Amino acid sequence: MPTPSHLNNPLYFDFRAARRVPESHAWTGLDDHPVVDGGAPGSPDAVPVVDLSDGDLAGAAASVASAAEQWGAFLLTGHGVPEELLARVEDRIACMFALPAADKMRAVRRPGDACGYGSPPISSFFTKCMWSEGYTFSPASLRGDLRKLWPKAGHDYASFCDVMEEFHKEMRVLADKLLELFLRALRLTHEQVAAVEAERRIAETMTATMHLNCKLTYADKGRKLTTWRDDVSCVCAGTRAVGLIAHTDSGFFTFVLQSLVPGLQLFRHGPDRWVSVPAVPGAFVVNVGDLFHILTNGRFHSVYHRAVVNRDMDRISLGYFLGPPPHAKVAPLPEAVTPGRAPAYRAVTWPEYMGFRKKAFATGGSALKMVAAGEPDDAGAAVVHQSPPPLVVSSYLFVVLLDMPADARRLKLSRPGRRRQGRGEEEKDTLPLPNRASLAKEEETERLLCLLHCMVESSLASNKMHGRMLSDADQEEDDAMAMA
Ligand SMILES: C=C1C[C@]23C[C@@]1(O)CC[C@H]2[C@@]12CCC[C@@](C)(C(=O)O1)[C@H]2[C@@H]3C(=O)O
Ligand SMILES: O=C(O)CCC(=O)C(=O)O
Ligand SMILES: [Fe+2]
Repeated sequence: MPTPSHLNNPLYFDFRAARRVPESHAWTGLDDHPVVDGGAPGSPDAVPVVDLSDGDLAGAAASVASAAEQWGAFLLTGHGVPEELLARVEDRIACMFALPAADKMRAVRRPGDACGYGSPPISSFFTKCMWSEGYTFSPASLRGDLRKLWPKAGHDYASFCDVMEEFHKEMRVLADKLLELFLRALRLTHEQVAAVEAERRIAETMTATMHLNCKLTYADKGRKLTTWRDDVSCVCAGTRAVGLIAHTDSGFFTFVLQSLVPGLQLFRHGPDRWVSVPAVPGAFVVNVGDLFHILTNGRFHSVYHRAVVNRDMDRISLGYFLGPPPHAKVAPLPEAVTPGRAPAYRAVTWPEYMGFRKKAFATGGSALKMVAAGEPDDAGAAVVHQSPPPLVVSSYLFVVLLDMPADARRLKLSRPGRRRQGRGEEEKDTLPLPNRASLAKEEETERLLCLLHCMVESSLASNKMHGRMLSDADQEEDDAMAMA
């Protein structure tokens, strides 16, 4: 009987089966700062609430301004998205994550892809793994993408797609409403808001991406996923596992839907602490992202946040990310720049900003600082070299030498699932590598960068899991095979 391929796949981790947190998932430093309750009304740690139910736009804009300036996040209530729809969304997410591992692995996010199943995209920047599984998709291409999870379509596929489309429709309306509130919160006049929109068409071109998270408890196996309607009291886990490590969202703004199981924590300075966001039924948490920080010239600041694993309850959450289309340059709005002050940031596209963020994760620096006005242009993002430098890229699994003989100069990418197969059955994709002459051409250089990116990502993922799954002998065998 062949071993199911997902069990050998270094990208798959069976959270349900884990009896303890393995070293591969054990982080240090998670308790660097105290965790305080953000749900006690009136306390200075109470997460601000913006309520849209009374239709008072001026009042709501004032609340948005103070929350976005001081916290970079707030709870949004009275937003008009029916609670009954949110309950169905959570129910469908739970159903999706409950699919057999092999089904989820069919939809795995490949290196370089934006969408698919797997650990959170930022995982590739860390040597430790996060205690969560995720699924990213673009609501615009939902039905096609989701056939990877449900190849035979069927009831669960249809209901997932129907519910997510209904949700997306509501969210687009809400996103436009919130964008207008944000612009008003910058204290722009009606005319200025209209001018910003006419000129920059932010609302019209804004794109949405959805990322679903599932963080299973490891203390108590076999529980059903808890939906947010269940009446639960919970304890936030202070463990060595983390659901989503501290980060800022990179886009304009994010709506987070967390179930009745809290876990989202916002970082606050003075004194430094993590504030637990209370789980408020039917509310969204709105996070300001880095590109909005830039757009508003730092007046609204992006919020550093993380999601912890709950010791007692499984937890699902959803992030609805809004940002510019990939080609659009984002720069401080002139209307947001205080007279007499220069714009604090240079213009960047979202993909360019992701390049800076990648470098920031690698160096421990700040991506926002890298795009600060006055920083040298080459401070961060991936640079396409015009003349090729001598290149030796080595990682755990791959070594690429540009000066290898032509016939040997092919990169072998192993496919998941090969380890238990006979040698003769190994599945390998072979990609020709550029040579020094072809590197002179710009598109070849770009192709190489893309390849390197793929290699580094897949080798990072493998390395992390290999630490847990493979013996040294296995590792040596792997190395030998990768080099062969
Ligand atoms: C639109 C996006 C924002 C996101 C990267 C992505 O392309 C899709 C997933 C998003 C997410 C969700 C979990 C946290 C996060 C940092 C990550 O790793 O993937 C965010 C990304 C982001 O805000 O940059
Ligand atoms: O799980 C959560 O509550 C947080 C999710 C989050 O930060 C994200 O998806 O970017
Ligand atoms: Fe986030």
